[in-house]
Amino acid sequence: MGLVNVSKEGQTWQIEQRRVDKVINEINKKEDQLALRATDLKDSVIELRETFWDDVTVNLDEPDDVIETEASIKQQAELLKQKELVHGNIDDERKTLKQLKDNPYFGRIDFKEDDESSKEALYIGISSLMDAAEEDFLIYDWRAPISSLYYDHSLGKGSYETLDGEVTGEITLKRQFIIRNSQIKGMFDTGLTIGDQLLQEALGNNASTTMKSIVSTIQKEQNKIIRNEQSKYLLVQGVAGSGKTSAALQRIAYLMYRYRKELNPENVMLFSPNPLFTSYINNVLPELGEANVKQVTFFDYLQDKIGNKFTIESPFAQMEYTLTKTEDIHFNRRLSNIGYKSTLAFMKLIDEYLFSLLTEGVQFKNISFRKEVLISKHRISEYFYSLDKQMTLPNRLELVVRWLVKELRPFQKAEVKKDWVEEKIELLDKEAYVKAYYESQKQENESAANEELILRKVVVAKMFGSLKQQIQQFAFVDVSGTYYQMFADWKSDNKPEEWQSLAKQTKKNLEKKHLYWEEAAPYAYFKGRLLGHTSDRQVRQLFIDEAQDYASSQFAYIQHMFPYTNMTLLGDINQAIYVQMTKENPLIPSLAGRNAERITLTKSYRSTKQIVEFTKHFAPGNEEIEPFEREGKKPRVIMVNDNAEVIKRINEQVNKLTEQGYESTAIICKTMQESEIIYSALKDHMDVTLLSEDTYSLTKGLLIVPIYLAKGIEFDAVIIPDASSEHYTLSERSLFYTACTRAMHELVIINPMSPNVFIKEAVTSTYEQIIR
Ligand SMILES: Nc1ncnc2c1ncn2[C@@H]1O[C@H](COP(=O)(O)OP(=O)(O)OP(=O)(O)O)[C@@H](O)[C@H]1O
Repeated sequence: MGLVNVSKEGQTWQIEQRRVDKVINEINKKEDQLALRATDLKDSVIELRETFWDDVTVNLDEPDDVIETEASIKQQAELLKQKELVHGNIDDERKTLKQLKDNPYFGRIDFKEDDESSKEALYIGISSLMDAAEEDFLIYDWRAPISSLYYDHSLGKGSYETLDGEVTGEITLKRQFIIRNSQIKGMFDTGLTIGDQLLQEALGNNASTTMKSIVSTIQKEQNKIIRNEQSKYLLVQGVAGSGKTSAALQRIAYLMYRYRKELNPENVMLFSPNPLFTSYINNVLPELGEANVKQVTFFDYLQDKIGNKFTIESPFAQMEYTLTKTEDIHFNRRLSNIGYKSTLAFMKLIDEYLFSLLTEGVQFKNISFRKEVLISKHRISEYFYSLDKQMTLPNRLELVVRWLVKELRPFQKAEVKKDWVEEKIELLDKEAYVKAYYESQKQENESAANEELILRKVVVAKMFGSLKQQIQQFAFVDVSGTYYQMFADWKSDNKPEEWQSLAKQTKKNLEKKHLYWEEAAPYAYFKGRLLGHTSDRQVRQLFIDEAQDYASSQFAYIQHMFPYTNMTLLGDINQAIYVQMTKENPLIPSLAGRNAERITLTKSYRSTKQIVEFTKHFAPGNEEIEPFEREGKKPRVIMVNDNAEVIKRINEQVNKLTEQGYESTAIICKTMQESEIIYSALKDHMDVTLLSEDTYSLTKGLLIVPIYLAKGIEFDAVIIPDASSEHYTLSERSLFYTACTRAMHELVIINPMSPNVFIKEAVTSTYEQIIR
């Protein structure tokens, strides 16, 4: 069944436009009502603030009166808070209405339930809207159970799930709208599930610097991901451009709607691959009428857990090293370090070491005050190991904290009499002096006669206060020293063969307070198990995009940190660009585990059919890859004789692409090193931007970017400046594949000398070869 473009001149168009007008009219009325409520509320908040103290009974004579006064203040404050909250909700509602006014809905289906005699026309938009009587839905939220009909079915029999069971019936009409500025711009009747025109249009547009919401064209298989509610772990393996990120964002919006009473933005977190990606997707949720959720890179998350005493290598620096420093004398050692520390075997070894620490080995630091050791590390260790051996390490440390605080008391008392305190008192400025004095009086209830003693106590208490605070934060535990010991004296039969050389490098790094990327998650895990984790209970839904880039040890850490959290992992094994990532990846079916459900997406929407047909032949995995039927030019493979010609060809191709109206072209290089070389060669001739790890937002125009930073992002056209066999070796298949699949409309590959093995694998009819 095909697609019918509803004619602008016809009656249907007019009827639908009249309905749009009616809905807009309703929105206008609701806006007016809300504006009125907002003004009333604002006035009453102002008044409440002004008269706040009038309604509070202040009486501090007797303890009972104080309690009453406190209660009275609390009550007033609560009232104010509630009003402000309602005001915030009104604001949100007004924002949504404004969005609806521009584009009230994008779909309609006529559905006749099996038990009903008449059909109902359902209009679907980003948020629901009731009529004035609050009886009928003028618009259904796309996330309502009934809206599933629109995404999952074509004309004929259809059904949707509700809490009370399945509702079945017949779909007699399915219509798509493009409405902008309250005017219908396009209208299509379709018999297919939403493939077709609207999707063609959406995909045919130029790439934008921010991701778009796909709400009006969600595909059936994507809808399954979005609405999945059963699985604790939802694993999505989807080929490049299959809409994983898009579906993830729609899913966030869906869950926030479905569990709107329980789920706030703080309860949802997304690990994104880099800051550029974070800004790239930032507008999708607001477009859907939802607030943004917590977004963080895994690097930042680890940095936060490890603390700023360590520098941590970024994943990109690790990548750059493995790609460019193959001549380094320690290169192989580094590779085996990455290999081993990425495994679960290493995490198990850490567990074994932690177990041994129950009987000996935890390192401590002296507790000193003004350069004098008050409590030595040996005493702390003695106390620690005198505690019940059955207790966990963190529980024992809690007891040590209490013991230390008690032990400090006599020292604090003794310090009060020392000479240095006098100097400190003299240094107090007048204001601090008075404050300290009154504070001390309040606390001690002593007479002013003993003024000096009081001030002495105050000064010492303040300094000991910060000491105690450090103790409470376990500053007396030498975490890195204890970790170091694992690589120094500790004995185990389960160490890998290459342990000696790995240990040497690890110790060197720890001495410099530096952690390689592969070491960061294991170290954070160790630190947490030793000191006690503050596991992230607040996060109820965790989303991990580009999940193929996480090592097993990193996943183990994440699972450990979020034991009660539901997770959605999205990735593509074909794009596993980090050396350590192929083994034990949870996206691989056999590793999915009991609580997990795995969904595969095989259709690629980003690139034209021609690009997908070309790239799928050298895709690393065995996954099926199906193109969406969108026509374009065949990829161009330009053979050149020498490097000097490369720059000339880039110039020529960029001009060609710009002439065709493409707004974003990326020259995608294998490494930052290569990106910098190309950038220096081009920057004086053309307007070009080099993206780096620290780039926080995407711009249009001509960009140069290493592959690992272009992950998850797309461009109108992609130029690969050096696809020679010397530059891309067999092991770099995923890198090359990832680079090619960033292109939406055009792909240009330049080959100085011989083409790489992947191009040779592609069917020759799928690309155009240009020999100079
Ligand atoms: N249902 C859809 N309707 C409209 N556009 C879609 C749909 N699904 C995907 N797209 C578009 O396809 C492109 C790729 O989507 P997305 O970036 O979400 O894919 P991905 O699987 O995360 O890709 P990759 O793994 O290659 O980074 C985007 O431009 C997105 O808007």
